[in-house]
Amino acid sequence: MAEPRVLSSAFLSDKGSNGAASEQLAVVLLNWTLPELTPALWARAKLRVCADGGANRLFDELPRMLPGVEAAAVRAQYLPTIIKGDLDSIRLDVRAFYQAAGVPIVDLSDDQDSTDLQKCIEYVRRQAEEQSLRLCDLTLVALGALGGRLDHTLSNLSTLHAHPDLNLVLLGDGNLSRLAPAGRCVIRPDRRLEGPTCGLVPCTGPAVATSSGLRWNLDRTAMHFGGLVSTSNIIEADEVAVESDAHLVWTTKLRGGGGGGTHSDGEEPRAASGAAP
Ligand SMILES: Nc1ncnc2c1ncn2[C@@H]1O[C@H](COP(=O)(O)OP(=O)(O)OP(=O)(O)O)[C@@H](O)[C@H]1O
Ligand SMILES: Cc1ncc(C[n+]2csc(CCO)c2C)c(N)n1
Repeated sequence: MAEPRVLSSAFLSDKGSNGAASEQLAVVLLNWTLPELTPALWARAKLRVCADGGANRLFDELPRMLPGVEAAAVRAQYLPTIIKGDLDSIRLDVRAFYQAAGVPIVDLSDDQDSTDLQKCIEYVRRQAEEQSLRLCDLTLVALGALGGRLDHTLSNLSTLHAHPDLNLVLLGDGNLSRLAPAGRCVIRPDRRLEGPTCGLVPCTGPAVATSSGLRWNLDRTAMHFGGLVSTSNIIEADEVAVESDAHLVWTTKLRGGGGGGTHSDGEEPRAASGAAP
């Protein structure tokens, strides 16, 4: 039987990483509130891509995240590898700043059928191929991908399904979401930063799934939109195993630097009732 796919959150922290030299991180900055984790992830990323208006977020929000350092110095230090998209959202002053700093800015406005995120993922995939980097060694984190406009958020979740072979993670507004691809997978959340609440949601249609490591596990359970989907679940082990006949979206609450979610929303769960929530 094929080995289960491992979905690790080690990329969230230096300490969590297994330190393998082969591990590579790429970040794509999107046009929504960036998580507080952005500077830490940026520092470890080999590729830093701004999707169109994501460049505005970098320009405006990074200086606010690093108080005590002059805004101009932060901007000069945090230069992206490239800015890509249809360039209808990047502000003129921001475009002029990065152009003057020598950042390549690529206009893909001819393509009005794919989103700026999709365009940026294609770029990262091509770079990985050119550098003979194995996809299993690469984690691509889309920052500012959840929350805000629902059509954008749904599109970002849809994009997860277009890249089941890629470790693609969406972060935003205090949430982390990634694909639990059809078949078997072992999820290793960083429980210092993630959970306890989580969900396993079939976005593509009906799924039959089995899990362990959750408070309310699935046992050859049929799920579908409009019927049962596993939300408001709780992570109860360091490893969550999932087997499903269809792709699922795995989603966790992200604390401390995940961006958004500053109010209490039941972080400390009550004692198990044994009944489904
Ligand atoms: N409110 C939002 N919530 C979640 N993601 C967003 C939001 N706004 C933008 N994004 C993401 O940032 C990317 C860049 O957004 P931007 O505003 O620059 O362009 P857009 O023209 O609105 O989007 P696109 O051209 O991709 O349809 C989008 O492709 C999307 O993935
Ligand atoms: C059926 C269909 N629906 C919506 C769009 C619009 N659209 C989707 S991605 C994109 C690019 C945005 O940068 C635009 C305009 C389309 N083309 N086809």
